[in-house]
Amino acid sequence: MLTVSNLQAGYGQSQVLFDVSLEVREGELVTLMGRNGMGKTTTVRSIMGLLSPKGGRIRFGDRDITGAAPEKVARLGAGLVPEGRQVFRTLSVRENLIATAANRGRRPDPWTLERVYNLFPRMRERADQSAGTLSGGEQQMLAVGRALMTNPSLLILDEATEGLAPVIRAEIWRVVELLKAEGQSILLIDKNLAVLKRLADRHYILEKGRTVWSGSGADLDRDHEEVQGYVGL
Ligand SMILES: Nc1ncnc2c1ncn2[C@@H]1O[C@H](COP(=O)(O)OP(=O)(O)OP(=O)(O)O)[C@@H](O)[C@H]1O
Repeated sequence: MLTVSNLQAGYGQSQVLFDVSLEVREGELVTLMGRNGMGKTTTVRSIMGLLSPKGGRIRFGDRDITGAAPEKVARLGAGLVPEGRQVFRTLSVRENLIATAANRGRRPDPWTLERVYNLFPRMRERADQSAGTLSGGEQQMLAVGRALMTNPSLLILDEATEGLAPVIRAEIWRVVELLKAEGQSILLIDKNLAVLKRLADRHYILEKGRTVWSGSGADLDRDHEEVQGYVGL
């Protein structure tokens, strides 16, 4: 459903991505790993249309979305949980969830407030509270709920559990696992190799703006030393 081929991108004169290729097939959970600054967020920004690629191709569904506007990419069904959450701090939890629902894609079982509240009961409890007063973990739950409200065919999570307390991390992993079981296609950026190995179908590793490794969980075990070198854990 998503195919990134030989992507090149950067900021002004500075090139960050030189040769990134990856694929997410229908219903798959795929990870993108690599140390800080290797280009993971830049790859996600390019996919979402927030950054215009300098080269390569991005296909989503049956469309070429290389250089497409962010609204178009969202409308076609890509939902992003951005690094740093970026919730609307002065809006309530409910308003945050409703705000993105305007950009809804189509699916047979559309997301509703009720479904999001069932997924994250804490969001129901805090429905009228302004998002800026939520804890970091709660903001991450809200950011996931907000992305789901767009009915994404592909959900992209950038730094899914970065900086969160262990109990909140576990909550996010529980939800990711549940979404995957429901057939949701997911592209996930995170550093928690042990959990990712258990949950994900396939993995990609970026090093200095290039895809340098890809494979399954079993391949991760086989190439343990090489992978450790790339992800630096
Ligand atoms: N807006 C920007 N302007 C200029 N350079 C940028 C900008 N955003 C990121 N970069 C640079 O691009 C490179 C890749 O950053 P990117 O955020 O894609 O990495 P990352 O793999 O997601 O790492 P992290 O986990 O730290 O977010 C870094 O060297 C970074 O300094």
